[in-house]
Amino acid sequence: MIEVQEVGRSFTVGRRSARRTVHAVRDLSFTVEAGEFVGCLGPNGAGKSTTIKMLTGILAPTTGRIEVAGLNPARRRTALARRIGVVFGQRTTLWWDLPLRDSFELIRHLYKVDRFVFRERLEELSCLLGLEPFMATPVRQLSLGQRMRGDVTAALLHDPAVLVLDEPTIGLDVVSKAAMREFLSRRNAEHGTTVLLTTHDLGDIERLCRRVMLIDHGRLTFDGTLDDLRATVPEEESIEDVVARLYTGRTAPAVEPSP
Ligand SMILES: Nc1ncnc2c1ncn2[C@@H]1O[C@H](COP(=O)(O)OP(=O)(O)OP(=O)(O)O)[C@@H](O)[C@H]1O
Repeated sequence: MIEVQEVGRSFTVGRRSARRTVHAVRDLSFTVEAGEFVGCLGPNGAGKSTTIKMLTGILAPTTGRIEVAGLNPARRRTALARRIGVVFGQRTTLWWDLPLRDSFELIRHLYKVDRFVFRERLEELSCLLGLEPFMATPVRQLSLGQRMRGDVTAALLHDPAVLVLDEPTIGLDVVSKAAMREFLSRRNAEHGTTVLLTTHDLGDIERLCRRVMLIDHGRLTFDGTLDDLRATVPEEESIEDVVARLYTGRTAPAVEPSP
């Protein structure tokens, strides 16, 4: 469902003599099969969001090849939008001044979802995510947790085969976090939706993902099951220690002067 082959993405930053190249993602390769639930963990600046942006066609890779749901994301972004749903936890895709219901109605038009099918889907999603009391509320008046549930609903209204989530539990309280995890887990199990998420929360990985990818300095440093990861840990250490080391043993991102 997702194929990433030797992908790199760099950015040129700074002016003139101070110009340099930031290698946000380097030589990244992985495959995600249909129906998998994969979590991607890594410290700030590791390259997770850049990867998500390439998977969704927002950014084109500098090197390598990406295919998502059979399409090259950067070249077929519009076609891909029909097959994937995307949530950026830190930024809403909803219309700030519109009531939730109107935002969803606009999405129905954008994706040309049949009116009857749309009504059924929205009813199911809003019930599962507890959105009914907020349907008439403008997005700007929603709490973070309510807004996040709205964003997840918006990403699923066209019933995509793949769901890509960049930090979907960021800032949520324990109850909202648990509800979001329960929802995503059921979505994956009952609809077979392929899910790839990024997170800083090991709890997301433990409760949701059969497979975890660790990213650091733009490279994949581990790809396997949580049990595989545990097996790499010395007995006296916990998996939290390993992740903490990944997060604390950081140096600056890979940077080199531009030619
Ligand atoms: N548009 C850009 N221009 C220049 N540098 C960028 C750009 N986008 C990302 N970077 C750099 O690429 C590196 C990876 O950033 P990215 O946002 O992918 O990390 P991340 O793992 O998502 O981090 P976080 O957990 O903080 O969201 C960082 O060093 C960042 O500064």
